[in-house]
Amino acid sequence: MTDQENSHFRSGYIAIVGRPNVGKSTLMNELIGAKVSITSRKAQTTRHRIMGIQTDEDTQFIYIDTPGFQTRYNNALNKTLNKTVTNTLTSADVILFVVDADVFGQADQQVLDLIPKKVPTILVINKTDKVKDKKDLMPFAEKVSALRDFAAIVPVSARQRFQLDRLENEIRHFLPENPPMFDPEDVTDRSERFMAAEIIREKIFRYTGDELPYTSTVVIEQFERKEKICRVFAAVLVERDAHKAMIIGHKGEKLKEISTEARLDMEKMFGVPVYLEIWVKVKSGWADNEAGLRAYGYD
Ligand SMILES: Nc1nc2c(ncn2[C@@H]2O[C@H](COP(=O)(O)OP(=O)(O)OP(=O)(O)O)[C@@H](O)[C@H]2O)c(=O)[nH]1
Repeated sequence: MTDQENSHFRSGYIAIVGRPNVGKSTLMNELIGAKVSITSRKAQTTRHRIMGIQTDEDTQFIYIDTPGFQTRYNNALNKTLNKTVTNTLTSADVILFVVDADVFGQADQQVLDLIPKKVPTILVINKTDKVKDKKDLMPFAEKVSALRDFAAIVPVSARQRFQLDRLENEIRHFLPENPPMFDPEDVTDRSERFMAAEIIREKIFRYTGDELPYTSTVVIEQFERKEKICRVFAAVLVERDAHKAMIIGHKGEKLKEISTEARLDMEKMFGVPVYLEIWVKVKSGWADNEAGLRAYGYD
């Protein structure tokens, strides 16, 4: 693989939200279904429940669940903003807001209200197969699109796989240029590696919050699982020196806290002591550095 190709690889997180019954699960399954799809049971214990991953030659799509929306929908809506939901959504690279092609009601509006404005959101109008005359979709699309500045509007039929390729193309635009975060081939039996990245990501998010642009990426460079210990070497790739400084903090204090918390979570989850090293690297260099590329699995 050449540097040129590497630098165009994209990988990121996609949250699918919408009121019950609009077809989120069907859409998810169709998006990842026929292709490489992995769902990790362990993943469900964390903030970013990963529902599935699909990797093709130039993109890794990581679909994440937003528990508040999916399972405790009513509670989440009745309460003030559910922090978990917001955090999950805010840390997504792109959000798919799914609606049913012929209905937009109060419940849809409430979900929309919970979507942070700063995250690009694609309006996905599902079940278009139910609409006989496609012209009827126009006024509906206009009505809903007036409610928010959507990054794109894509009518689909999840069931019939109509326009899913187009949807994927739209999603891809909003995923950052990153090396793949998860190895598509061994992610099922190495879900711990997978979770290690998630845990670190979550801690960074918690400790840096809104300060840090969502362009940082956690890459697990080495993961050694032994019977009595687990060694994890992670790199946090950021865009700028300033971002690096935000994560490291004064005299390295922030990174220390991030590392300690991440390590404790991993120990709890993996059931063994964990040795964790986290390095923060400015990403602009990774694509043209051969040694760096090898570290991310590009030979
Ligand atoms: N006609 C039609 N029906 C669809 C389409 N996509 C999903 N459905 C149907 O809509 C119903 C709800 O689909 P789900 O995928 O379970 O919806 P969901 O949004 O995940 O629902 P919750 O899990 O309750 O949040 C099912 O009966 C699906 O078969 C579509 O593109 N066209």
